[in-house]
Amino acid sequence: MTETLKVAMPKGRIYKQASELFRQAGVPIPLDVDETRKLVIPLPELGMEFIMAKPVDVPTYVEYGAADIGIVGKDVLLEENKDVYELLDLGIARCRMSVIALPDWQPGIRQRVATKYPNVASQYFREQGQQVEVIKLNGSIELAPLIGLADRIVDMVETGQTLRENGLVEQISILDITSRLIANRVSYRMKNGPIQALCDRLHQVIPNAVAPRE
Ligand SMILES: Nc1ncnc2c1ncn2[C@@H]1O[C@H](COP(=O)(O)OP(=O)(O)OP(=O)(O)O)[C@@H](O)[C@H]1O
Ligand SMILES: O=P(O)(O)OC[C@H]1O[C@H](OP(=O)(O)OP(=O)(O)O)[C@H](O)[C@@H]1O
Repeated sequence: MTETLKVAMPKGRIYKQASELFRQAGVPIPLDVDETRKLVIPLPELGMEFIMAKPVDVPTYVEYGAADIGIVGKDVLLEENKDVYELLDLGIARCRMSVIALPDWQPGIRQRVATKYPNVASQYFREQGQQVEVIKLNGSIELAPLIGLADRIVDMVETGQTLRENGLVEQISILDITSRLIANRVSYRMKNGPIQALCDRLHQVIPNAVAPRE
């Protein structure tokens, strides 16, 4: 009898692509899971239990072992910096993290940068030798330069539509982002069989998949 794998699934954008990938990999998530408001979903036929989490909280559930494995964007993984194993680049929810400004931006003496990712942004500007004040926001980041809260922002760009509609320009792309499969360190040892089996299945349906180094 195999042990149940507790999987922290991010609600929202990533779930749609992750559930599709699981299905392609031969893990048939029932369609009603896509629509449910239930937060803990037993899937005994798959040997799994889904925990439907806010994306930013996935690394926390996995670090504490409330979930054995989880799916999370590389952006969140870098920002949260939790003690988890990164097992697989799933190649889904592809986007980039960029520095964005108004077209007439000029470097000033006191620069302010608004972002959902203060740790990643601070590290980037430190490495560039640029002194900036980083302001944490939780959404609608593009508002900040439009209404004078900040000179620039660090945010995700996918299609570029949000930038175009708000008259902003991408100065530089600093990170390519995809979603990753992560694991709790103890679970990875104790439930290695089912975790490895899932990795193998997923690996087969991810084009150019690589197992990232620790
Ligand atoms: N256009 C995009 N904008 C933002 N994130 C994207 C985009 N495309 C893919 N992603 C990826 O999807 C992840 C989750 O995005 P989503 O919008 O579902 O979460 P969120 O904004 O944190 O959630 P919430 O709406 O609950 O605050 C991001 O962490 C990133 O890795
Ligand atoms: O390049 P695009 O395809 O336009 O995608 C990028 C936009 O999508 C995300 O916002 P989201 O919709 O998650 O809303 P939020 O700003 O409230 O986080 C992100 O923060 C950008 O604003």
